[in-house]
Amino acid sequence: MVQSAVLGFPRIGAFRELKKNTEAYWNGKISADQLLAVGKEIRAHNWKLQKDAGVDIIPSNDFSFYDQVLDLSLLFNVIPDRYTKYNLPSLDTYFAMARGLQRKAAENSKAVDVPALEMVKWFDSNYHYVRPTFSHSTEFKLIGSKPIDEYLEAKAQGIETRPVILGPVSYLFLGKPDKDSLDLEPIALLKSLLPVYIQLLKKLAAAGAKEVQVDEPTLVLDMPKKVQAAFKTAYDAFAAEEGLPELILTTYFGDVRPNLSAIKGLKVAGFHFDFVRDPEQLEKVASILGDKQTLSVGVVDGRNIWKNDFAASIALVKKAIKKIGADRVIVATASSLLHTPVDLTNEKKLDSEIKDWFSFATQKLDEVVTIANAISGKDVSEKLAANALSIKNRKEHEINNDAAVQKRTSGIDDAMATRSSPFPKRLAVQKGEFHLPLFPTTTIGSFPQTKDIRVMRSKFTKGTISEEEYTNFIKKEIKGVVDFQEKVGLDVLVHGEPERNDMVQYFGERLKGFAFTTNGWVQSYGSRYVRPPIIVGDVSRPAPMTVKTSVYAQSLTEKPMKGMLTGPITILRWSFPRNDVPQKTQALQLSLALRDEVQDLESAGIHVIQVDEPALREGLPLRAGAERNDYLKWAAESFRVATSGVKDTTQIHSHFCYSDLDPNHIKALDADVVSIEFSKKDDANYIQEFANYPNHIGLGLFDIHSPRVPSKEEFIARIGEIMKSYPAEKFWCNPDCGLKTRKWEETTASLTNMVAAAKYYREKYAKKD
Ligand code: MET
Ligand SMILES: [Zn+2]
Repeated sequence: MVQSAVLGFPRIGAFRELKKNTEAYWNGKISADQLLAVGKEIRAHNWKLQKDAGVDIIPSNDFSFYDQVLDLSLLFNVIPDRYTKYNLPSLDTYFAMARGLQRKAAENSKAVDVPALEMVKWFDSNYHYVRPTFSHSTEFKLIGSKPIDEYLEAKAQGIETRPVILGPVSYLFLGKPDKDSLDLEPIALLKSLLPVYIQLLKKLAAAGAKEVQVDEPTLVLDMPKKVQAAFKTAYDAFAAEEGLPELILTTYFGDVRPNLSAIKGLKVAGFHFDFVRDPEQLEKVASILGDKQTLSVGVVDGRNIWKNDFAASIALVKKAIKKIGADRVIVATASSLLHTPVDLTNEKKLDSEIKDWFSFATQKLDEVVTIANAISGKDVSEKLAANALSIKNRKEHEINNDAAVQKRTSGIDDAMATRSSPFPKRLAVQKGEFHLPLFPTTTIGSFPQTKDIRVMRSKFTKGTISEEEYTNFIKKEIKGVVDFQEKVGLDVLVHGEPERNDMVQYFGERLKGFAFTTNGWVQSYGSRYVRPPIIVGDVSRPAPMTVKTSVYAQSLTEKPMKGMLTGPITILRWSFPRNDVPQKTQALQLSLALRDEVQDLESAGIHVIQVDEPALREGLPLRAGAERNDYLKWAAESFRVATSGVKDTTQIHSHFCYSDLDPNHIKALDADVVSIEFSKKDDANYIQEFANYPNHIGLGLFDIHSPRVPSKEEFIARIGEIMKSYPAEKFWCNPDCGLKTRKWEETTASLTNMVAAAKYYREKYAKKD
């Protein structure tokens, strides 16, 4: 019998139970015990679901209250002193590291004021992990028991599980040195970290775990030699110990071939590879297996929602069997299912024809089991036939075959992707157009999405208020935001995006070629979940999407109003893309739709237009080389197709956040002004790289993921720090990103302080002239 395995299951609950309760805990509405109980319920539910589906190998320790990498930092005592010094309960230290904590002194507690650790993209996904942050004083110690507790918890429920932990090399390589230890290379800490892993693995074995899934996803990245060599050091050390569980070295999200020498010969029980992302690697990776090592064949996509093509998957698994024999092959999900929505059966509104093309995490359980059963010779013919029919219906559907869109896309040329004048000339005319002061201040677009806004939106969606009532409400919100910005003294205003549930969904809903779920949530970070639209066919824009709103907002102020759009790459990346045409084609179709929107905005009098591309960086293929260069080319081309149809006087902005951005990657976009997340960057060299960027930049001055409010002095100090290597004439002042997740109180205070700091420098530099 070929076994089926799942690498991880979404932990947010079928109806976002985790979010609701975590936030209730943060707001003091439920106790820590109540929150812990919710976690327990979700885990129990997920395990049972997998058991009932017939999955043979079920994961544990894939649950997390915020992030699995942060869990490990807490487990291993990788907690910078700035968090421990308050002696908070461990759950609160955990959340303080995740999102910062600012609390006034109370009767029996001291004031707390500490920013969050850095949060970065998990590989090329839209999930974010909290970056392990090491210093010379880091002392690895096993100070918790989460993986063991959760293993035992499942066992008590009668379910044997395979615990999942992030492996030592990936854990270190994904981390960074803390501010006070910049000379530290995390990988150099391997020797002192290994004993703690060993201790943990022994405890898992003692609890009864026979096998542990050790994730080493960095194997799909380019790694320095030292890091490659670390695999042998680490896994030899494990192999030398008695009494450890068997280890399945697990990789996902790409091609492992360039790093095969790093894992060849390691004495682990088996390997897992992602063959959805790269089926080509099968031949080569199978060849490194020792006689007894198992091969876990990842064929069910953990990153997308398309129904598995059983015929293709079965063929692939059979190929693996041909190489190494059926007894050593396991059929698995390609990666954790964390990145897919929980359950398709909760979708009541999807068109049934299209719904039949999808499969969410719960359905994927059945897919893994069915493929394993088919391989084992069980009769699953009905399921196979139904699957083949769905695949065929999708291919032939008209939504995938829009001739007009396809023709326009293939007609894109260089002229469409180039602005009429180069930046210096545009800059000169834009100066005359906008008369902005030095250190112009702006925000990234969204303002607090208050409860009021959410309530009204949901009433409107449910039909309990009329369109007119809703529109009036949105107008009132916009007016509030505009008045607020005037009062605070910002220079380039925004309308605040109250009408947008989400920056991608909003556009998807107005474009042809998209489908939406009502409950298809996926964790982005912590308690923030997104509900990605699904690109189901060729994309086009039936009508203007934002023009009315921006024109209304502009009518309320003399200051420039920024039109606000989401860029082609971000719409593509934050949707579930099609898997039947290249991503480039999908991006170009989107760019044409946006190009029409940009031009309509310009004609309607909106002369500053921001096209957000926060996902540009995450779309970057994980390894250097041809694929990456090609991506950078078509990504930049899509942005320029969207934004190059305007006059020189129109100022094009773009915005990037979430990831370490290479300034070279954004040059080719040729935006007039870019704003980027920067508040947690300390590296002077990195700032220098941006100083060399030719166009104008706003380096984000405060962290919008945290409720913490920097003082005017802190802003002044921060700007001063950046100014050491950054020219005043290019300097824009703005937050890291939109303010939608912040409260008004925090927003008011932060922006007031930021504007005061900008004015301080404005005066200082004006005097110099
Ligand atoms: C994740 S980038 C967000 C940009 C968007 N304009 C906002 O302000 O929310
Ligand atoms: Zn952003």
